[in-house]
Amino acid sequence: MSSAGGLELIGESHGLTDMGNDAGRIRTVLLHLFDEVGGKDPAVGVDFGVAAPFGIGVELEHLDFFVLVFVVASRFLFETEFLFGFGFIGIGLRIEEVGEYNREGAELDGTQVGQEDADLVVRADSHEAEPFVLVLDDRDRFAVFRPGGLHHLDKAVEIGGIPNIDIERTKTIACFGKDLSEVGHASIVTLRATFHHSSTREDEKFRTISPMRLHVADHPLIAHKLSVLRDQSTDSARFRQLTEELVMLLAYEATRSVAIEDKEITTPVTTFTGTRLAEPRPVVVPILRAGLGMLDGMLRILPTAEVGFLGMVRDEETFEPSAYADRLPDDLSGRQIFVVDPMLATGGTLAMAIDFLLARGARDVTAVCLVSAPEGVERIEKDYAQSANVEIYTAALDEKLNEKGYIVPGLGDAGDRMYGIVD
Ligand SMILES: O=P(O)(O)OC[C@H]1O[C@H](OP(=O)(O)OP(=O)(O)O)[C@H](O)[C@@H]1O
Ligand SMILES: O=c1cc[nH]c(=O)[nH]1
Repeated sequence: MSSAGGLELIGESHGLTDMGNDAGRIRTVLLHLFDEVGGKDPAVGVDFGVAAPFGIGVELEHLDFFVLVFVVASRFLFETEFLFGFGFIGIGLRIEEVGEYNREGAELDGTQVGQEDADLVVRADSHEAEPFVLVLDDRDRFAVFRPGGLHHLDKAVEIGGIPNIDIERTKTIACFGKDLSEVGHASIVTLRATFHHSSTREDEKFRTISPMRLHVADHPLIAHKLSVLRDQSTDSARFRQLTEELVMLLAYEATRSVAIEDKEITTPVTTFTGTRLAEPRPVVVPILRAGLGMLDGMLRILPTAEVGFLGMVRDEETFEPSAYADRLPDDLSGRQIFVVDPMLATGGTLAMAIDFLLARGARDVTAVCLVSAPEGVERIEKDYAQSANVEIYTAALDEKLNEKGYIVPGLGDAGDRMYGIVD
């Protein structure tokens, strides 16, 4: 969590965005108001709509009982006289975390790209009487403008220089506006987003899959190096070097949530509580062959990581992967895993790798890829939405797969380009 001025960045939202699609719209509905948490007067249903040219998605992180009941109830009872009913359910239960959002909510609804009538839940601080504004940028990160920074709603979008959110790219703004202040303390706000299928590939490539986290790099150095990598005239030696450099840049971001612990150190001046990587150490898993070319870059960033190997190759006709090597630690429970493979095409290889990891107890898997196809990203999201915490960091989300299963525009066969062609 970080904050600047009146803005508090409470996390990244994922999914359900249909950026650039004018047909998308969002309706925000304030369903349930309390005077205070556990309030006595729960049953005021106020429905206000905000139409905007976008779809919206929120990754919701913590699910408490109240919200679960609310979501389930809202699915069946929404817009009926039972509004009073689920107000009642909330009495006596506390909503504690300010600005928390709840991943499970999105999962509960099984929200998918293009799916209609996805329900999203955002919890607002039950003690706040004032409005807030939810802003999403085109990478689906969101920020909530808290009351302190919200004297003028129309000014909210002008705030620049906010860490981690690119206001220039902001496409989505949901204002829980002035009306909200009139009606009192908001306990829960439910966003109901409706999506319209877009017909063009161009639109699809900007979609973020829910609820898996997809991070697409937007750094100019990454774009530059990747362009050279794509160039068919780049030879193997340069290809390997660029791969290593790109991995280091990606790894810097991908390791943002690596577990750390306090460590007492003595500087030449004083003692100081610093940090170090926590035990158990993270595990880096390159998928042979091409993933091997990413290992050194990853280990430069995470030198104390353990390394497990998976060897996989996909059938050129069926695109089905098969595993030919498995040298993973037996027990991966509680370990943070970083799978490295330059290409995420159909997603079959990464899915098989994740299956290997889950079978050994892993639950947190971060894939670091150079080039990804929307088809592969979508598959991973679909397969693991309920079973694992999967994130993907990629230097580029390309347009599509061609009939041979190659990513377009892509860079060709990564293994061949790194190591030469094998029959
Ligand atoms: O998402 P998918 O459709 O499964 O394709 C991606 C896989 O294809 C490539 O490996 P390949 O099978 O060519 O083996 P290699 O690394 O030995 O070249 C790439 O390195 C991935 O592992
Ligand atoms: O484009 C692709 C797809 C799969 N594997 C590759 O190496 N490249």
